[in-house]
Amino acid sequence: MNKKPMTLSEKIFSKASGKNVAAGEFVIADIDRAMTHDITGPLSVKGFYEIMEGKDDKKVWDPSKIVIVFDHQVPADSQNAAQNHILMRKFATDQGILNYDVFEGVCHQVLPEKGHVKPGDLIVGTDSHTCAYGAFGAFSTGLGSTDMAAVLASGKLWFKVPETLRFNVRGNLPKHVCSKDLILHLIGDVGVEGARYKAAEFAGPAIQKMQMPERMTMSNMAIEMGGKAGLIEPDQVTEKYLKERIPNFSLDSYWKSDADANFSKIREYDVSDLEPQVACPHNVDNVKPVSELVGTKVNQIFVGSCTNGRFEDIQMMMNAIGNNPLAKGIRLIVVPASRTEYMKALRAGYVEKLMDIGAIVESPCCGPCMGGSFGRLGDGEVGLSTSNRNFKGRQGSPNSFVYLCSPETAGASAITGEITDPREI
Ligand SMILES: CC(C)[C@H](C(=O)O)[C@@H](O)C(=O)O
Ligand code: SF4
Repeated sequence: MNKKPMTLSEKIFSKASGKNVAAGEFVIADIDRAMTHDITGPLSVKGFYEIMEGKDDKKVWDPSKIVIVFDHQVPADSQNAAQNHILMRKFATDQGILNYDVFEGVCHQVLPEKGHVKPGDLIVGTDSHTCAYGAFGAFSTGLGSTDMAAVLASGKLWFKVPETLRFNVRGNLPKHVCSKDLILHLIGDVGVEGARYKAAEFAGPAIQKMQMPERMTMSNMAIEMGGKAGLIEPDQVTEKYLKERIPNFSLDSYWKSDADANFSKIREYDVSDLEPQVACPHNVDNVKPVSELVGTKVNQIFVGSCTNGRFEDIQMMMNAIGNNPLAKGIRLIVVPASRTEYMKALRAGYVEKLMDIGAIVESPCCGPCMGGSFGRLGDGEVGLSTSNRNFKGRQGSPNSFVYLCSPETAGASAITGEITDPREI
């Protein structure tokens, strides 16, 4: 198609805008997939009908390219949430849009799981962690509800093609260290603005060795370094995942950055000696090795969210817990990221085991990740969480403290009641 070396982002924006473009250029791009959910959807719908005012045909641009997911306030945790659900259900029915209703799972798990994400796609969603789909080689980014209104009406949006900040990662992750530790380490290194308006690209042998759940954790948190997207070059691992979900899917090897593409910067890492990492209150880039935090007393542990709520995450936590009881007084809340992931945990016997030791497994939703309808922290309480944000008040009281960690660190800490190095268990 072109001779000039390009980054993956430049290739995707070239396809989406119908001409070869480079970082820094402004484009009007065709959207391949738009996602909205129960919290940000209602304002998008309102904006859409405002745009459509006076028109006879008040139809979205292409219902087959839009997906709605109910996840943030499910089951409805207030009258207001129930009303939002009614509004969004009606919109979906009127427009013929696929709507994943309450209990299906968190949007960023549901979209890939149900085959709505493909390499080379340009995807937008009214949620900041929409960058998660970059794990499949899609350029995927969050936007506001009113921008989404324009997308619903036209299927197009303007962008400035972002530069690419590439993270080349080599080495083998040590035992008990996983992709969550790596992404926390990278965020700690570059800071919350380190990739601002850039496409972060995670590459190299250490990334290629990761399975899709681990890659999804990486891309999910690109926004926490300010990234517009968090891309990973698709390969056989991606292909296998997508073949199981998209009829006749085959991987097009074009969707990767050319080796001599113009990266804004390439950062080199070796993970061979990486320790488990923890992000301390109240910023995601306040990252320390777990050894510096060992002994910090914890009141509540949350394992879930679109970052680390998959079966593999629950499995890592369970392995760390082993046959031990929970520490006295600790509250362990597990929320699988989707119904499918919940079923896997159920079949593996984890749900029963967790209930036996005094933990609780809730139905799939965002839940405590954003201080939702349950699991909020009180004044002075300390929460340990496998989610992606620890801002002041994020999970309850502004006087509480949230530490972010891997599922294994969460599991190890659940049996001691304090932040614990999973390598010591
Ligand atoms: C509610 C929604 C707008 C928000 C987001 O955009 O990220 C939420 O998902 C979050 O994680 O804080
Ligand atoms: S699980 Fe948390 S981070 Fe993910 S979409 Fe829900 S609120 Fe946002």
